[in-house]
Parts: sequence; structure tokens; C-alpha cells
Amino acid sequence: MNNDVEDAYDPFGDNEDDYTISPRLNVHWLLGTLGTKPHAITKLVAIPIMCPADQTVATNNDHLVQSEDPEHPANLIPELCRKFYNWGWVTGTGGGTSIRQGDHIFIAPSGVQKELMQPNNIFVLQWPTPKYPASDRNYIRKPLKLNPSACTPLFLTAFEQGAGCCIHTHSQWAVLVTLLVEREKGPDACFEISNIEQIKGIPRGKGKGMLGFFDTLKIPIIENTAFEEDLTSGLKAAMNKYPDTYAVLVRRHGIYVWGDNTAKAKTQCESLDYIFQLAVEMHKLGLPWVK
Ligand SMILES: CSCCC(=O)C(=O)COP(=O)(O)O
Ligand SMILES: [Zn+2]
Repeated sequence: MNNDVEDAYDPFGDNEDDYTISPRLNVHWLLGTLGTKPHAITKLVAIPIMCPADQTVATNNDHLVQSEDPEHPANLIPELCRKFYNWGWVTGTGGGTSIRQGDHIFIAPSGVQKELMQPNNIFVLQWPTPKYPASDRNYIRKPLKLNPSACTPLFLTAFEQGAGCCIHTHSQWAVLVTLLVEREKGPDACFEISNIEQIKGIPRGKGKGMLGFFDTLKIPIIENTAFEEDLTSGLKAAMNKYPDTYAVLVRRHGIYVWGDNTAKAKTQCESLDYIFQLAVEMHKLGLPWVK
């Protein structure tokens, strides 16, 4: 990537080498690690610098987002977002992706061009973490002058369900089906479609295999809110009402799709987007979605 693109992405002049986290969280993290991973002591004891109470702690957990492995979440999230941008899923800073790897959650920054993200722009949360209040979330790696995605509580809700990855898109096909369903079936209706081969790309429910050609795929739709964070209760309610769903549409906004791992979340999101585009075209031709 040339410097122009990096400058355009990083208007704050973010220092890649340091960042701040709360003293309380840092002490907790250090003691926990000392107690369980003696081989890590030298590295970790050398890193944190404690400040007086109520001040921030300068530390350096950059190793959490530095890896040569292209499958490492800190490399994978930027790579996936570049693809998603080209597919019209995360344009104009909207949408995003989060991945859980073991007891770490990797989260993108808020309000940035997602397709230009770099591994050093990624936040890391210790999992499990309190979801609310937001100030209680256990960030153990936090880039300077960037805020974590507003989608964070929604991603955490998917991880609470056992997801390994959650993708949020602003796909126009997803938005269009929410409008068509509302007009044709009312505000409480789900998106439903059957007898389409790509339905086989969507799970029937956790541990229940995949939907079959003759099954009816149902995706719940929730109403949009003024702020992304405020979608969380609607997402949770839809998950409770449809415990087998791996996706929730958001009217006039987009969709959240999750999967047991990153590959499943991505392929499920691709299958759904294909189905939504097909559904819009079918509707234009006067073809019914359910046979
Ligand atoms: C024009 S994007 C509006 C915010 C939004 O809907 C979204 O998905 C992006 O949130 P983030 O905080 O991750 O930038
Ligand atoms: Zn959004």
C-alpha cells in the first residue's frame, strides 16, 4: 500500500507502536497471565508500564495483531473487508466483520474505510467480556485515536450464541428485500424463500445440517434504529424468537450474518446475498418466492 492511501485512511496519524488501556484491565490481564503461562512472563513483565490510579497505562500488545499467518484474524479481517468492499457490502465505511479466536475477539475501528484497514488498526477484546456498559469491555489491544466499531455489541451478541465470526453488510439486495417484505407481507413478516438450490448453503440450525432444496429459508427482519448499537436488543430478540437462524436482516440498513467459523460466516453471507439478489429479480418478474 502506498503512503497516500495510508495517510488517507489514517487521518489521526495513529502511532502503530503504542496505545492505551485501563489500569484495572491491564492489572487483571498481567496477573492472570503470570499465574497460568510462566513462559510468557519475560515478555509480558517487560511490556506494561503502570501509571497512577485513574490514569491510563501505556503498553504494547501489538503482538496480538502481528502475524505472518494470513489466516490470523488481524490479517483476515482487512483482507475480507477488501473483498466485501468490492462486493458492495462495506462501502462508505458501513458494515464490518469481527472474528473470535480462542479468548480473543478481533474488532475493526469505527467510521473508517473498511477496505483500507491494516492489521495494526484492529482492536482486541479479552473474551468473555461484559457487553454493557461499553466502558467495561475488556480491550487488551486498542489503537490510538480510533474507536471500536459501533457494531461491537451486536458482534458480541453473535459470539454469545457460539459464533466464531460475524459479518455485517449494507448490501443493497438485503436492504431491498426488507422493503419488499414490508410492502408485500407487513412489518412483522420474515423474508421467506423455497425451491432455490443456494438455500442448501444455509444451516438448518446448530448441529442440524443444512437446509434442503424443498425447505423454506426464513430470515427475521428487525427495524432499524438511529444508532447501530441500539440494534442489539432487537437482534437478541430475533435470535430468541428464531433460535435456528444464522442471520438477521435490518430494515433499510443491511444484515448481520454469523457462522461457527469465518469460512462458514462468509459462505453463508455469500449464499444469502445471492438469494436476496435473486429474490429481487424474481419479484420484478412477478415470480413468487415460495412455491
Ligand atoms: C455509513 S455507515 C453508518 C454506521 C453503520 O451502519 C455501520 O455499519 C458502520 O459502523 P462502524 O462503527 O463499524 O463504522
Ligand atoms: Zn451498519
